[in-house]
Amino acid sequence: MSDFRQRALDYHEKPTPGKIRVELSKPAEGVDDLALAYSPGVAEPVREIANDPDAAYRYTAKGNMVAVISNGTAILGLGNLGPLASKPVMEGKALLFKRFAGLDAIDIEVKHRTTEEFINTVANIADTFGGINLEDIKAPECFEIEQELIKRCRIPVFHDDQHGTAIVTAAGMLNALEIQGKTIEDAKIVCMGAGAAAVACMELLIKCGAQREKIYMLDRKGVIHTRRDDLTEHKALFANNTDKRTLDDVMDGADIFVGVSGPDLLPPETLRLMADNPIVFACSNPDPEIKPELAHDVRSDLIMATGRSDYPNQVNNVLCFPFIFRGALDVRATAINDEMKVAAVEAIREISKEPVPDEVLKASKSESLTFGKHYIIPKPMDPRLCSRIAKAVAQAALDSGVARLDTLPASYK
Ligand SMILES: NC(=O)C1=CN([C@@H]2O[C@H](COP(=O)(O)OP(=O)(O)OC[C@H]3O[C@@H](n4cnc5c(N)ncnc54)[C@H](OP(=O)(O)O)[C@@H]3O)[C@@H](O)[C@H]2O)C=CC1
Ligand SMILES: CC(=O)C(=O)O
Ligand SMILES: [Mg+2]
Repeated sequence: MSDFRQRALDYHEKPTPGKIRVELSKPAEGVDDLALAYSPGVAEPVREIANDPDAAYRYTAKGNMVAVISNGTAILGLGNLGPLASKPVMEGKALLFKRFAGLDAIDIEVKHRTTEEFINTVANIADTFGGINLEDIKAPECFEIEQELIKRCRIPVFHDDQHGTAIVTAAGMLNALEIQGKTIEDAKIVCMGAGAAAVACMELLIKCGAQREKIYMLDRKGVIHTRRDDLTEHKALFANNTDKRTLDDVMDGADIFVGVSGPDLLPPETLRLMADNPIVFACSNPDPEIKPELAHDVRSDLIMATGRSDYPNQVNNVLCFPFIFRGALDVRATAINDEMKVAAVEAIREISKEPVPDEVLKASKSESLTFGKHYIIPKPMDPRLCSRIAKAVAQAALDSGVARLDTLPASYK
């Protein structure tokens, strides 16, 4: 067994199995404490909440708690391995919520027969939480699941693989284009993958100025084009009126490659076909569409990003989901809308261009990080992410009318 594999297994197993646990936030030592915490004292907040459901934010942990919910149908790039196998990833997301944004998160893995059954299960438990982060649910079911839950729940429901990924991709991409001296409007874009992350990333890039007809999306059958008769509703939105059929066909002269598909799907020789100063986001986890060392070997003019922590330019939704939920929950937003997503994109972009604090350099084992080809996007351990993204998102929620509080919390001012 490789040393890294063993270390990863040991990390998850020892000294106690798993990555999260529940801790008490109130004293529970003697009889007086127990009388308040449980019977009879607990009856008082019960009565308050029965009279006014919003009192749950005052008397329970709801307002600081997110459910990370999956069915394990698209676990990272590992595929449909079922709900239980997704648990380490969901515990991992909970760890990140707590570590980076102070949010308590609990993982829930749902076994279900039909999409409707999954939706009903989540809708029926939603009131327990301040927000719901859907994770690693494959396309096309993920689209219906998210839309239906948004309709049925009064709390933010956010499919991280769609929108968290799209927000971070857009922020990194706009920065990378700036560095390469290109514009989003003129860019020829190849997107490998046509699932949850791909569709959301391309839709957000279009909102940022990309031209739909300059996007070439591929699934397992090759280029998605108008003469295909096997396209789902969401793939059809990207059907290109082209006679190009293969990855090589569309990579010829491309400015941007976004990979949200699977490991090692971009051959180094195909990279040679791209335009000068290309941008390659090989975001599949854990193994990217192309390894950075291979990519750099064939192109010295590229900007390269992956979804991983152990290479420069980590384009990963961890830069978004803890903070967008922090901002949304802090103003009790009923939803996470486009205005809040755009505010997150802008906040991430801005931070990338500012001097990096010493503590971030130390945590990322870097001597220096300056906006440029090898630093297009902040590091996840940058403490500015939480304060800046959450504030921008909370303000956007207030401005766009989805916040249930009237003002930013005092701690934001
Ligand atoms: N860095 C980050 O922050 C994130 C990275 N990702 C990564 O993106 C990938 C996809 O995730 P997600 O969108 O949630 O999953 P989905 O299951 O929704 O989509 C997967 C897509 O990849 C396509 N695909 C798989 N294998 C190939 C192949 N050999 N050639 C072409 N296309 C292929 C599938 O094609 P078809 O439709 O034909 O089945 C499908 O369209 C994963 O690797 C995941 O780790 C996802 C979210 C965040
Ligand atoms: C990062 C992530 O959410 C994924 O790869 O699925
Ligand atoms: Mg995911």
